[in-house]
Amino acid sequence: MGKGFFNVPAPVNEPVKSYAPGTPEREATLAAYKEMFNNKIDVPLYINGEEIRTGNTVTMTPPHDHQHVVGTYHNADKNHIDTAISGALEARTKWANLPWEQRAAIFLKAADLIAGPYRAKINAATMIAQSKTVHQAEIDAACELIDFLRFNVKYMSDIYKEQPASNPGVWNRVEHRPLEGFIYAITPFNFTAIAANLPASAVMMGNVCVWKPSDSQIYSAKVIVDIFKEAGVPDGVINVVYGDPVMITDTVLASPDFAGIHFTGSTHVFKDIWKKIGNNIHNYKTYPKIVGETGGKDFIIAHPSAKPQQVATAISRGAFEFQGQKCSAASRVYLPKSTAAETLALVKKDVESFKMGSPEDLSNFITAVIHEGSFDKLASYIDQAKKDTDAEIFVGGGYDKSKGYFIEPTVIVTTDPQYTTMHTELFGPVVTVYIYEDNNWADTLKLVDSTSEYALTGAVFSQCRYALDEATKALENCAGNFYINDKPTGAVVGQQPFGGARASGTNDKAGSILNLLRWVSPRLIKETLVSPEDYRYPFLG
Ligand SMILES: NC(=O)c1ccc[n+]([C@@H]2O[C@H](COP(=O)([O-])OP(=O)(O)OC[C@H]3O[C@@H](n4cnc5c(N)ncnc54)[C@H](O)[C@@H]3O)[C@@H](O)[C@H]2O)c1
Ligand SMILES: N[C@@H](CCC=O)C(=O)O
Repeated sequence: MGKGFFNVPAPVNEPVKSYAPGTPEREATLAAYKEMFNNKIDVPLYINGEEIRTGNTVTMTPPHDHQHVVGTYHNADKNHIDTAISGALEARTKWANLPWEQRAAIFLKAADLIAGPYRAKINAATMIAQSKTVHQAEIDAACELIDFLRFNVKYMSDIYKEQPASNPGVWNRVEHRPLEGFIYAITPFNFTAIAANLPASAVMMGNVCVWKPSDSQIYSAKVIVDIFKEAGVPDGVINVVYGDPVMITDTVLASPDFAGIHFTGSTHVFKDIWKKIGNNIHNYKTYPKIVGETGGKDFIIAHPSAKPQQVATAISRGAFEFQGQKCSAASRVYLPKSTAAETLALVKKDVESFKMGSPEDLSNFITAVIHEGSFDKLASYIDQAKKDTDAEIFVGGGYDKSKGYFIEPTVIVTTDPQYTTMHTELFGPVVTVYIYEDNNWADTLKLVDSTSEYALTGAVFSQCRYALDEATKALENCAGNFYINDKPTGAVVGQQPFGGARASGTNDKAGSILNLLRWVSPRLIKETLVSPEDYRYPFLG
């Protein structure tokens, strides 16, 4: 602590820029896109402030143009991971002892760098690496990331301010120490903001970190590294490694100083990691904190009173923005028989109006899915639906990977509420609809609750308040983020803290005080001002 109790700037959500024709942000981002797309970069490991080039390189290609190389990155071997761990531990003493307001200033500066000089670059990198449209890049790589950083600084100061009461003669105080050891951050491909936030939130609280980004996001992760460096994150505080995820994870989890994991990705990977941590539990100096946000099978259920146009818009945006590659994306829908035909016709009209192609053409609403593995998986589910008698492709169903990994937005209608795509996370632009009898509303709510192992997001549409109340109660445990008359995507930091339970994660709500509390270990200090000198109670005298 410096010589004062400091108030941090009150955070306000970063306004989303329009990118309309003629706006400076449109020109800047397109210029950055062109420049970056046509010049290759070479991304090293960042260990203890050093750039390490192992020579074991992998090429990076945009999903929408997979033969076009935009750069290479260097894979680590086990020795690099050991060095990253020791680098983090060496950096820990100074970083953990830096006054919190100095750490806050670094991340506030990072937010301002993204809002200003790096905005076009981080958005363009996200368009290239993850094939996001400019709007999807803006709400993620610029706005959500800026919000994570600014709001987390506020939550950090709220945590430090929270202090216990003290009786006369005593002064109780709490220190929120960083964890003893280092944090391991493993991040997914789909949000540049999540990739930055998982290491940053732990580090902001005084921890040091080994960060392993997704192979498919390294290109935009490089911009995050540049921003953190320019903002003043010291050497060794965040060490960035890529390579075989199993080797990296096994090496990290074998360290006695492993103190916590901040994971976002698929459910099966997180469960495996949890098991490995359990198997190693006798080796650790402290019980590791395990924080993981994982998969979803997010629903929309419409009551017979819902307005078809509103439900259709929620499906079109909630299922297909960013090709359905949001953990929150609507992927199973329950429509009442009385309005299903009207709703589906409106969705079809929307889908048929979507333009698909490169994100560089800003009129495209749909771009490519992340990689060939995802493309092939999605194509196989679509092909199976074409064969199955209890499913029908209502719209879409085409795919083409000749230039990029393009999957047409696809709506499957099934007569079986347990059909495979009603409960399996596909993570792509495929949504499955089940039509229920209007008088089966209560049973359909039970179906929504019991069909999937996940509990991430969900939405109910109704104009009837009793139905909304019934759904809110019946679906209490099947979504960590529950939306009424809105699509189930698009959570905003500070407004809709995000996370789910059941197989969707530990629900530690990214971008909230609850998440930051996982990265500290409180120490209570009781100081007695004048110590007693007689063991007897007053009434024993
Ligand atoms: N709940 C949320 O907040 C949230 C947010 C974003 C994404 N997600 C989920 O993430 C998934 C999509 O992201 P993805 O495709 O990058 O996920 P993924 O599980 O394939 O990869 C996530 C990270 O884990 C690493 N990894 C993969 N296999 C590993 C292993 N065996 N051991 C250790 N690490 C391993 C990857 O390299 C990557 O860094 C979806 O399931 C989605 O629902 C959840
Ligand atoms: N925060 C995002 C989801 C993040 C996961 O992919 C949303 O609410 O749509």
